[in-house]
Amino acid sequence: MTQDELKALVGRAALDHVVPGTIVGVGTGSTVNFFIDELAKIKDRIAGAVSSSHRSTERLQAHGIRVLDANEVESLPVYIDGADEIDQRGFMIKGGGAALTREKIVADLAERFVCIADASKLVTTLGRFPLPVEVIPMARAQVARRLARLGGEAVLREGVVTDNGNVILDVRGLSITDPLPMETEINQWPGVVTVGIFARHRASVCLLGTPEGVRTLSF
Ligand SMILES: O=C(CO)[C@H](O)[C@H](O)COP(=O)(O)O
Repeated sequence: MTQDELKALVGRAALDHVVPGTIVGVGTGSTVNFFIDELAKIKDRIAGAVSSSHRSTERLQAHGIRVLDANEVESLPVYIDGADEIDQRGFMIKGGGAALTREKIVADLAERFVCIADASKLVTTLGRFPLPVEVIPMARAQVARRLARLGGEAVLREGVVTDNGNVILDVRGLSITDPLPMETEINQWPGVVTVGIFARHRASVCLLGTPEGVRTLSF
C-alpha cells in the first residue's frame, strides 16, 4: 500500500469517531484532507466543523460543510487531526503544515483528540522530525539562541508565514524524552506563540494506517 492509501484508510476510519449531530474539530494536512472528503459524505448528519487552518476551511466549505468560528463554540466532542510523529504514550510533534497554533486551540476545545496517521509516524522517541516552533518574527533570533542552549539547531522555514502572521523555526537535534516539561518550558519564552510538542493535548486515540489495516492505539 502507498502512503496515500494508508492516509485514505485512516481518514475513512475516523468517521466512526464523529459524533452525529455535533460540531467536529478538524485539523490540517494531507491525512486530514482524506478525512474531510469522507466527512463530506455524512455532512447532513453533523452540525458543522471548527477548522484549524484557512486550507482546511476552504476544503470544508468547498464540500458545503458549515465552518464555525472557534469563538462560537464552548466545547467539541472530538478533534480529528494528523501528526508528524506520535509516540506510544500519545505525545506528538505537529506543525509540519505550519498550523500548530490553531491546531492546539481547537484541540483544547475538544474532549477527545483522535490522531490519524500512517504507520511511518509512530516513533519510540519524539524528535527525529524537526520540531516546529511558531514565533513572532521579532523574536526569531532570540528564540533560536535559546533553542541552541537546549541542544537544538533552529532553521527558519523559508517563505512560510502562518495563518497568524508569524514565522516557523524548525528545530533539529532535540531528543524529546520528556515532552511535557519541554513543551511547558519552550512555550513560556517571550516571542514563542506555540511549540509543536503536543503533550498537554496528546492524542486520546491514534488510528494508525498499516498494510494490515487500521491499528487502534488508545492512550
Ligand atoms: O501538524 C500538522 C499541520 O500543521 C499535520 O497534522 C502534520 O504535519 C501531518 O501532516 P500530514 O497528514 O500531511 O502528514
